[in-house]
Amino acid sequence: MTAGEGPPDDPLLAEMATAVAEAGPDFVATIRADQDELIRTAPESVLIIQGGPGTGKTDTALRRVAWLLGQPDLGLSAPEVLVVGPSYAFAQRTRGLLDAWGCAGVAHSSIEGLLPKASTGRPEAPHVTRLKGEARMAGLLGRALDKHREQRAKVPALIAVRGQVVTLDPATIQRVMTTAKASEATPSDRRRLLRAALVSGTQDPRLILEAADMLADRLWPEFDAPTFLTELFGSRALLTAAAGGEFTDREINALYRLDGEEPPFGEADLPLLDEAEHLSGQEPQTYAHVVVDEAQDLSPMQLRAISRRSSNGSLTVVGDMAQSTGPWARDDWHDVLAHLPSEMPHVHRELRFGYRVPRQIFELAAELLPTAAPSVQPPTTVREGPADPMIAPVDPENRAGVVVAAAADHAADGRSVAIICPARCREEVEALLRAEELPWRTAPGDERSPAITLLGPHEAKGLEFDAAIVVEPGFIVDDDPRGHRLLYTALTRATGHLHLVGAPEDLPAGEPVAIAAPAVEEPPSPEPPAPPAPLDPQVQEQIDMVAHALAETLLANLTPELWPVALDRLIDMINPDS
Ligand SMILES: Nc1ncnc2c1ncn2[C@@H]1O[C@H](COP(=O)(O)OP(=O)(O)OP(=O)(O)O)[C@@H](O)[C@H]1O
Repeated sequence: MTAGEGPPDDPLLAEMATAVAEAGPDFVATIRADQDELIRTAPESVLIIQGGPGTGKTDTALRRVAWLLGQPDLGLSAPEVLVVGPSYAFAQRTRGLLDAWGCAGVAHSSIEGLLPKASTGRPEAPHVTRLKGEARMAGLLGRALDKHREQRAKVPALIAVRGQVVTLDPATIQRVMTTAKASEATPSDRRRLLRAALVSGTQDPRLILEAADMLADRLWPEFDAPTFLTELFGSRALLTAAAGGEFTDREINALYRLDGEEPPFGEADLPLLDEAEHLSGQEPQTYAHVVVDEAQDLSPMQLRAISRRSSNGSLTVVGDMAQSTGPWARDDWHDVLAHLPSEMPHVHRELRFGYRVPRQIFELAAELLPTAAPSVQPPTTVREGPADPMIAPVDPENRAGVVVAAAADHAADGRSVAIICPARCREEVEALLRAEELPWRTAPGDERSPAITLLGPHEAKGLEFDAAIVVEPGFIVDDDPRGHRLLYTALTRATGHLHLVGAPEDLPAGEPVAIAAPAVEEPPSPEPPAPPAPLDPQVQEQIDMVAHALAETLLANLTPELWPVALDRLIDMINPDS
């Protein structure tokens, strides 16, 4: 909304405006009516925010958090809110924003950071990763755990202690187990019950006490999810018994692995460990409101893990189907929401105005949409950029040189710059960055700082930089089943400058541009875009007259970055259907 359009006496917005005026652009003054409606959505709902890259989905979701925290009647405190994103870098970004708005104390985490800690890094075939992400894995784990418990609950007839055999009376032990269960005895009470029962019928109490403790460990073992999962995946027999007719032999083979292989787990195992802990009664911390960003990519098992952290089903779910990639790439929201069950009503909204990506860059990225996501409408960009995208056809041998030179130039001008690079070219770029002794890093902390960040296409999701250098777009497309979407995401990270560096045949047609010297910043043009077809000269004259009057009003009253927003607002005002 333009200044003054929002609820004028909202103390939270006023407070946010002050905080941000100190920190950067006055975004509160430019919150649009559609964003504002979402920010103020009642907490008793599942709010789904869909929208193209840079339409303010993340910002809007976070402002919803700030708004919820500012409602005294809700009594919501910051530690009761969780924001989950795709990466550690993303979590740092959301934390930075909410902290700056005076909302410190909210929990921010990557999806991985939320799950049990385990030694990961095990390479896994894509079909195994996909299988492990399916919701039916929860059933398999549940059945496996039942069998695991049945096995443990079998009372042995004897137990060996320091080379001596102690004979047990199964009926007595069964009685102890029944009493312990009925009285919900604590672990130490259960031990006491067992010791008392065994000691009463023996001559060597010390031996029997030791036997009782060993038996207690066996009957009521402390559940350890990594051990449970390792045993399950290491046994075809256990897997088959737990499959419950829901998995084919081929799938059981895909899950089976030789015990003892290092590292023991892959990324897709983490949600399974979380599910196993839940099934065994170990519950994670829960939150009264949960924001899930970039939700379009999450597996059903990851979504279940997130859902478990919501105490009441109050959620904000954020994403863009046109950017959905990876093993769980999807085309609609139903599959996501099915795994985030909530009694609360769904409010589904789309944001349509692109704030991050300037028109010149978005026009290039939008060319991918018919292939990447044919049903998706591109957002309307509200900004002109400082320069057209720079297209640099290169041979493989000078590729890294061109990329690093462009990055160095942007960094020298104080811009944050991302080099978005497919795995195949990463080594050569890293080597040159090191050789040139440039300051660079692999994951951004504050991505607004003027350092160079080297990222894979997947890692760039949700992040934003002043400049982006996208290396070998053809490789990005070829290396992923949803490569066009991945490239679309990569091309839409920049607020100002975009470079495409790669093989000539993989670059858009057009005049190649020397990229060693980035274009000089130009102030955005106040003129509206030219009409597509030639118009009647009289109509054209009228248009020019109106444009002239508007240009004068804009020049006299607003700073340049607010002109597109004011024009949007004007269109909203005169078009009641928008
Ligand atoms: N109303 C607004 N006025 C001015 N800037 C805005 C507005 N809404 C969002 N922005 C800015 O637009 C940029 C992109 O916003 P954000 O990161 O929330 O987009 P997104 O939709 O989550 O993007 P992505 O799909 O790439 O994750 C941010 O710099 C944000 O501050």
